[in-house]
Amino acid sequence: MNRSTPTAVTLHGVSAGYGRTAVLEGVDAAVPAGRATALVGPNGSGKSTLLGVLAGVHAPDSGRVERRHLRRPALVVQRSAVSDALPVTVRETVAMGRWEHLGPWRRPSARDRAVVAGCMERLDITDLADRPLGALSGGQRQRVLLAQGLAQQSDLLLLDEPSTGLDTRAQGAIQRVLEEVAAEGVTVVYATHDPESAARADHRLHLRHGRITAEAEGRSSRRTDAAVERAG
Ligand SMILES: Nc1ncnc2c1ncn2[C@@H]1O[C@H](COP(=O)(O)OP(=O)(O)OP(=O)(O)O)[C@@H](O)[C@H]1O
Repeated sequence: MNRSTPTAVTLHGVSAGYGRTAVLEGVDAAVPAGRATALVGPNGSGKSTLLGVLAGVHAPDSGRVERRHLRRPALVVQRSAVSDALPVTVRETVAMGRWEHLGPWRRPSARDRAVVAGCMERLDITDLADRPLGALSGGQRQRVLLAQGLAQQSDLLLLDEPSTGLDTRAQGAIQRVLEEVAAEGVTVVYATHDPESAARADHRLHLRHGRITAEAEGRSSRRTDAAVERAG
């Protein structure tokens, strides 16, 4: 990463896993502030685990996480991680993004309602507001989860494979929103298996067997990828 770019999160020798299963091993990485970073790597390489560490929901076993973002991170999980049986509507799901902002009576204010409405509008799901989440298609559900993440109004937005399994149009719509949000100054990090989506990020971190094997800056720059390929 360009040394003059401010970072939102820097990982120093971070190792993390699940009990005795080591996943991330000595990861050094810097996430540029106000940019879109793609996490790429094969299944099981540790992308979701890294997102969990960045989100602060997965404690490292060793190493240090240096944070420069100001608000609690918003983590948008894979839609397969959300049960079909949850008895909630689209509006209620998006409104969960406001929980942290609610006052002592836990009642949404006019502002909370306006943020929820604005996020639904932005993801073009206003007409689905009263539908049960479990009755939506994969693409619709993904837009709801992204709207929930945006409703948190965090300055660090983390997403686990936000467009996997969606058609090209739905993928493009989600990608556009992520790029807009980054252009507004939010630090965006998303795991992806889609080379095109990765190429559109401002910055890419390549993971393999729990280690960063390459780092690239700029949109779609194979040359830069090769230039900074790390040993091992
Ligand atoms: N809750 C868990 N308990 C034990 N092992 C886990 C757990 N979650 C993930 N793992 C293991 O950690 C490793 C990394 O998983 P992770 O989900 O971080 O990879 P990933 O790169 O996001 O994979 P994918 O592309 O398939 O989503 C895998 O070997 C996985 O089996």
